[in-house]
Amino acid sequence: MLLRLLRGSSSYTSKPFSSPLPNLSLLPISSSSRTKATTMGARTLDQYSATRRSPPRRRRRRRGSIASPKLMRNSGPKFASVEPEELPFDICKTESNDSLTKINREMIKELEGPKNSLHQNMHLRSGMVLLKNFLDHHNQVKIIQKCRDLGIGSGGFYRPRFRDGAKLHLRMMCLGMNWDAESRLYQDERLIDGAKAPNIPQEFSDLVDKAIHASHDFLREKYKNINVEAEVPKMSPEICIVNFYSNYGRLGLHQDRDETKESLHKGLPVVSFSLGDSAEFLYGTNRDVASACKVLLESGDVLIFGGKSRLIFHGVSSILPSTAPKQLIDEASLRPGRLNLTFRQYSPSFVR
Ligand SMILES: O=C(O)CCC(=O)C(=O)O
Ligand SMILES: [Fe+2]
Repeated sequence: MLLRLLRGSSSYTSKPFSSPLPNLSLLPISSSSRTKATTMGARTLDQYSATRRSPPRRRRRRRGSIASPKLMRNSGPKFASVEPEELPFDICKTESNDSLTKINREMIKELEGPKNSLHQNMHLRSGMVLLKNFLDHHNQVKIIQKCRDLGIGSGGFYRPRFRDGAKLHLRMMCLGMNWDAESRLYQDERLIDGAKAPNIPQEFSDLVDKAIHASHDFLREKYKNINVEAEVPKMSPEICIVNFYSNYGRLGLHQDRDETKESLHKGLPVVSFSLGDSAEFLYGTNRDVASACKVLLESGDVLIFGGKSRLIFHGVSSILPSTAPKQLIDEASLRPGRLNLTFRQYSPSFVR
């Protein structure tokens, strides 16, 4: 109910970043683009971490250390118990109230009228570019189907939780490497069941490449003498965290800072794909929801944050039900909710 009230009153586009390049800077966020999302109530990752028990004594590599990936192997992990009814989690399972969802979606589309087909890419701030509708329908269907297949297999979707018992409000699966929400470590085998992360499909990595090039083209077009590689460095994905949010899903403000120090220092970007229902995405220079900027991420959008924005605080305050493109749901049978993939490069030495 609270979330609904929040949605009703907000405008979804933060002020796009438009300063001349030499003045590009991370700080501060203009007050005109502030959101009033103070009632979000989502706990942040760090708030969760603050209450969790200390990690097991077994030595593991922290995200951010520079040890060789070979050292990551766990010897004899203890597996936490899993709620059996949650596994496997099928993101394409149709639900019993599916017809109601379809009616909702159709009503919303009618109220909205024809969609503006212009691609309004945005330079949100230094290092942060939003490519609107970058993933076409065909690619979106392929990504959903691939995530669905991987998600029901070994290493597939599960509901991450912290040691104090608090669960994240989403389902997660990792590709390339496993990231553990409890310890914030990258590991070969995940704690919950010892599964290895499936590989990142080549088609996904190719799309990440294309998105980075598209962000460069967009920036070159917008600014004359811009050094696009400094603004948004190139990146070869080693890790993909796939999140599925139901209509009630959310993610508190946090930084993605568990990759190596070198990767963070070089500003190697996080590249984020959004599919399905739209999300209200918050970002800002600190963990303060009240002063965060807000932007709407719709199905097919690709958000890139690297360079000076690599350590931006970000999170998802709400999912907007029944906003996914009808054709996508019809063809891919995605459950009500949103699929998000964030790609990162663990270490700059990685070559694909
Ligand atoms: O769902 C999103 O848009 C953001 C996901 C995210 O920040 C993460 O997985 O670290
Ligand atoms: Fe993140």
